[in-house]
Amino acid sequence: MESNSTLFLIKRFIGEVTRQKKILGIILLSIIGLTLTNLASPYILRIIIDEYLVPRKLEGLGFITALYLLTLIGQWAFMTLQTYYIEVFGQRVLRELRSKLHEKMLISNLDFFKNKSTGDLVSRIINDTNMVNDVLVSGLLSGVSSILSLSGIIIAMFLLDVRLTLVTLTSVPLMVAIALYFGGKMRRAYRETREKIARISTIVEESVAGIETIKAFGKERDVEKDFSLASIETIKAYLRVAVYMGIFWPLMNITSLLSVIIVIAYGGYLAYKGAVSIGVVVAFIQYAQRFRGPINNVVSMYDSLQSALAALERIYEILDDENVEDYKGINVERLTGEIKFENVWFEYEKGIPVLKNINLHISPGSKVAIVGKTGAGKTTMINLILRFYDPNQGRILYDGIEGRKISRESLRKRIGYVPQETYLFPGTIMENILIGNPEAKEEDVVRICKELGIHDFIMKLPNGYETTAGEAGKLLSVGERQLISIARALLKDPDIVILDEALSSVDPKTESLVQRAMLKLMEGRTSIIIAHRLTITQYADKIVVLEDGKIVEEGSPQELLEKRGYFYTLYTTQVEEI
Ligand SMILES: Nc1ncnc2c1ncn2[C@@H]1O[C@H](COP(=O)(O)OP(=O)(O)OP(=O)(O)O)[C@@H](O)[C@H]1O
Repeated sequence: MESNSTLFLIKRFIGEVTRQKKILGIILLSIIGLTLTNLASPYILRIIIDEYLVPRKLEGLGFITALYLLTLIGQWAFMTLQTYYIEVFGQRVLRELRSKLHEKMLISNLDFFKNKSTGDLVSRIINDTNMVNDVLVSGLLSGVSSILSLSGIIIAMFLLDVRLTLVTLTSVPLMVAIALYFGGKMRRAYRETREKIARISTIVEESVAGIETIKAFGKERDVEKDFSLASIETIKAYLRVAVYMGIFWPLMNITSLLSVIIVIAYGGYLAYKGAVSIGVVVAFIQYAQRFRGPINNVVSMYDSLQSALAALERIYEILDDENVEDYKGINVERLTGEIKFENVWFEYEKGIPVLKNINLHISPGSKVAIVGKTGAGKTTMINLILRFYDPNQGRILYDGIEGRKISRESLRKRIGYVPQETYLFPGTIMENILIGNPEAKEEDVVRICKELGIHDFIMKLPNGYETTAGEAGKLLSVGERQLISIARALLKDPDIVILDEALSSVDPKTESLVQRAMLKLMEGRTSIIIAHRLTITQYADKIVVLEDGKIVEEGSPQELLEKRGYFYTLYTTQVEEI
């Protein structure tokens, strides 16, 4: 990362998080309080020794001891306050970042998802935000506290005795070196354990998701081998952490004691010569022991800074992504369902048109079947009608209004979409159907399922409508899932219906159920069906044959069959295949 962009990144981040002024104020106060009380207690101890204990003076000893106790209580109180409020602050930043990322993901268009894997997005929302919180919020604030403490200790020491300070400070470079070298190794080993654990969970996830393929290809042993390899590597990573921890902390303690020994030796000599008092030596012993924590804090923050900034950069990359859907536009309440494609061209990748000059009129309430070979552009037409994408050239009109001018949200509210693969959200079948219209009641769902002729099928599930989708997911075939999707769409009472018929083989009984439900859903509504099985086309008012992104034939089923063109060929080959 260039230093310029790093600076910009940090500036932007600080600008965003410092809006929570109240909590930051409390943190700042507790940091100052902690530093002062931390510095004061050795200082008071010196006074107690030099002015009360050594001269054997009793008067006022109670007061000064109480003062000493007060600084200790102060340290404890400010420490608690600081830890708690840094956590509060960090969690708020974390929550804000995560919600922003999640929201951004939801308002992004499909191009946004094109080059991003689920794992990558999850990792940015969960891990990268965590890293930013650990290092750039908690780390940075503790770092500030540590730097303040260190500076305070050094100043206090200089005020007490310059020579002794210089000698005591000789152990600091050693401490920094140890924190940098062994501390660095420890942190890297720690990072590795997290990576290994992530690898293990990926293997488990993949084994569950791909269980059929694993079994069908006899890959159980290979997956098992991968898993045990990852487990062994995890153990090794944890052992490395244990080794470095075992080396690091004792070494830091010893170095810290080394400075105490230096203080005792040199301070003892100075005291013997009468150059310093006993109290000063004791205060120095205490100060010398207070280096360790802050030095380690600062070094570890510095150490993790680069990876935290990289995480922050990944977060901003998502937040700044410009592939966003805008929801502005006219609100349509009801549509008659007339759709018109006018000279529509569309390409996903520059220079590769997928739809080429499509002109199509779908009259209100009519049923249109789109047929064509795989890759012909059927799904793309649907993607355009739903405004997942807008045409590169030409336009689509809904009731005579140009699609680009209609708010996506209100348009989609008027469309009932039954995709090829039904996604069941966690929850019950009832909840999954209610997604179609959250204001509907459970009775409505039952009524609609009865209308669609799928009530009996749902009642046969282990817990009827209350069967959980997870359970049902394993029980249901693609066709049966599509039945749920049809109920979901009907509950919405849409003006336009889009059906992407399930491609995979559906048993004849389910097929007739699906077909009946589809026809019920289409009744009185403008309907567009992507027909993979051509039997449904007999119910269409119009068939559109797509080939290589162009409409090559259009007409009623009768007309097209009589014409003996593309549709006739498609139809007869499919019937022959069956
Ligand atoms: N997101 C995308 N990015 C780039 N190219 C795409 C994308 N989606 C589809 N395509 C390409 O666009 C063309 C048309 O695809 P589309 O999915 O519309 O075909 P289809 O007729 O629905 O096919 P199928 O019957 O297999 O579903 C194909 O060549 C496909 O590879």
